[in-house]
Amino acid sequence: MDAIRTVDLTKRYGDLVAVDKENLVVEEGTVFALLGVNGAGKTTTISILTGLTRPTSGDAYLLGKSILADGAWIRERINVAPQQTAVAENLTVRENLELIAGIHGQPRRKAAASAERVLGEFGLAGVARQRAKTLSGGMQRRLSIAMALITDPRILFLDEPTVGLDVFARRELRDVILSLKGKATMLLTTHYLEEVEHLADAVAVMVSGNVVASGTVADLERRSGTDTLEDAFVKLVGGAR
Ligand SMILES: Nc1ncnc2c1ncn2[C@@H]1O[C@H](COP(=O)(O)OP(=O)(O)OP(=O)(O)O)[C@@H](O)[C@H]1O
Repeated sequence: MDAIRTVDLTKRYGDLVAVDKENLVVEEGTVFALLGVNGAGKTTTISILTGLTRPTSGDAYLLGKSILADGAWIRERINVAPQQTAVAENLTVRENLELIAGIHGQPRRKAAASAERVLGEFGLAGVARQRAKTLSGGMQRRLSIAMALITDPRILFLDEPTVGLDVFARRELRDVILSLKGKATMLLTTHYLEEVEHLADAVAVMVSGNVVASGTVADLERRSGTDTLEDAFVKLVGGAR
């Protein structure tokens, strides 16, 4: 089954078309990267798919259900790690995890057990009692993703997960994402193309709200007659702007 399918998905803000008749297919269990220069429509796409923004027209199907008709069903099965880390700075790592599990309706004991599991899975056990504000940027981002995964979502949206991180923290996070491959479907946005080459099973390139190309990295390179994703990206985006 497709994890995500958008059908002529469109979002207008007045005269501006932020997302223009978008048709994407993301297969279940894969990592899909949405690429494009600033303002291309990536965040708007995520915010429609996660139910924060209503499309102007078109529809999208997550796990086979329509975002227009079955929003509540979908929201129970997805989660998002936003561009800005969403941690509560004065709470400890463990408290942040328990808080989010509680917000998602888990009773106290279940929330504690979920927090324990995620602490282990994400290598956060050693800092469980530390306040979030004392963590490095990379560890805070990792906590933010752990919080998004505490409900075992079937689809996880990651909006620029590695922005602002140093090369070591980026690598660490890349490994976290790779370790989740197969367990959850992940749709991520990023401007780091070498990351995409490492992580993504498939990509789509957006220009001014339009998907100008999609497929595997190798497909895009072949189609644009280039050897690297960066050259393919420049050619695809440059030609369409
Ligand atoms: N609430 C809004 N009201 C008006 N215009 C908006 C709104 N949200 C987004 N836009 C516009 O829609 C377009 C797409 O924005 P979006 O944030 O989706 O791009 P993006 O590809 O995520 O960019 P970035 O890489 O900078 O995050 C931009 O021109 C943006 O200014």
